[in-house]
Amino acid sequence: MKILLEDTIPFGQHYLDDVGEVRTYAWQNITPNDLIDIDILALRSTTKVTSELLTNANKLQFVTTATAGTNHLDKGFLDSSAIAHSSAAGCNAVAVAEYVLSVLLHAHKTKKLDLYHSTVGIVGAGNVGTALTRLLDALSVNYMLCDPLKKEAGDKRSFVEMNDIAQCDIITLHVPFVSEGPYPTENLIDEGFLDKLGAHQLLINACRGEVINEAALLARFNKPSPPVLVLDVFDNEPNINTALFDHCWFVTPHIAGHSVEGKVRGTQMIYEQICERAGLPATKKLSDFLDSVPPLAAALQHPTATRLSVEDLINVFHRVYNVAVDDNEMRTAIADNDGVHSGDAGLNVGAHFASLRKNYRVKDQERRECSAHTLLLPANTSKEIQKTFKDLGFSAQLIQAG
Ligand SMILES: NC(=O)C1=CN([C@@H]2O[C@H](COP(=O)(O)OP(=O)(O)OC[C@H]3O[C@@H](n4cnc5c(N)ncnc54)[C@H](O)[C@@H]3O)[C@@H](O)[C@H]2O)C=CC1
Ligand SMILES: O=C(O)C(=O)[C@H](O)COP(=O)(O)O
Repeated sequence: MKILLEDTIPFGQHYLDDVGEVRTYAWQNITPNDLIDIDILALRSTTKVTSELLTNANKLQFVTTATAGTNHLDKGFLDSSAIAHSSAAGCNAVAVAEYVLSVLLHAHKTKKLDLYHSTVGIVGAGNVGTALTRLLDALSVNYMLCDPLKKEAGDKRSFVEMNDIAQCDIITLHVPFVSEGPYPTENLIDEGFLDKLGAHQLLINACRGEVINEAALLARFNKPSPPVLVLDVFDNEPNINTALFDHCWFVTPHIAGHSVEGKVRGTQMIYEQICERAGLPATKKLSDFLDSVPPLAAALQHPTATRLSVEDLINVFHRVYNVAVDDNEMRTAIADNDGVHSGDAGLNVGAHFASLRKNYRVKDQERRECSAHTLLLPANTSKEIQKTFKDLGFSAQLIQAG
């Protein structure tokens, strides 16, 4: 069995080397001839699986993406060519939820909002939206969900309309990019929606750039009181419009889901799918590839309180994941390399954007999810605070002072 594997899939070769004959490729260089005699194509969202790419795919039987999003696969063409396809649904949901929580904690710290008196409007109540509700539930933060498909499918949670979402203090988007059907998400956030928002509101997009109409978004910043904006995703990646940078409070290179766990879970999922197709047992486990991390000492200021203070939470959580680090990296890398900020000199923006993503935290500051960390808490930490940390995903251990 011949497997063609995108080189951005972490541990892909280690997972698959005894499953088939593996060849890797870089998404920038793949051509239709690379697909000749290939049985399985395994990729991430950077490879666009179009009918053109598959012109010479004479043996291809299965295409799988180690990502949650699937809009880079031409599913109509794959179906009509009887090529099976799959994805790694939910692999990075927790990572994206932690990204959003980091933004919310910054918003609280800088007094843009009071987290405990705010409502988060979550658009899309799938894996990411639901992972985010778990974090918000842990902190008793209010939220509303908008997901007409889940509502129609009989999901018992309570759902609101987009008009209600437009009233929320924080609006965060977690839908797939879909251009057709009863509930398209392309340009879901359009001029009309943007005009309803004001400067007291925070708009976060960590799903797909096409969900916000970028022209309308840029135009919104020429009108009074635009919302505070956080963007992880863009139209036309990697050749993004850097004119957006100046309007973003935080801007990151499509890495919301790029925790170590989020990416390796994706590899584990496609490995299991490929083994199944090959009729082989999947013997490798996620834990074979994830190192343990040293415990994290958490010196709380208010350990005996019945509610975790936002200050104590920020001090702990931002040592685990801090979006400001990624924002700084992106602005520095792209501005240093291209002198951009105005969008006028973005000659190599695409290459730099791609490189930031490929090299994301490979050297230092590996990004692990809360679940990888054991917190060392003061011995007098209240049961309520211990529970909050546990609900956020941490393990906790009490230690005696001194
Ligand atoms: N920035 C990043 O690194 C990442 C981005 N993503 C993006 O986020 C999207 C969501 O991820 P998951 O939650 O894992 O996917 P999911 O498929 O589990 O959930 C998506 C939800 O959106 C809902 N939905 C679809 N159309 C809608 C509409 N018009 N209005 C409201 N809700 C609608 C669906 O019913 C579903 O419940 C992915 O499709 C992907 O494009 C996902 C992971 C990482
Ligand atoms: O899972 C998704 O959907 C995502 O957006 C991924 O985080 C994208 O990661 P890459 O495949 O582009 O590395």
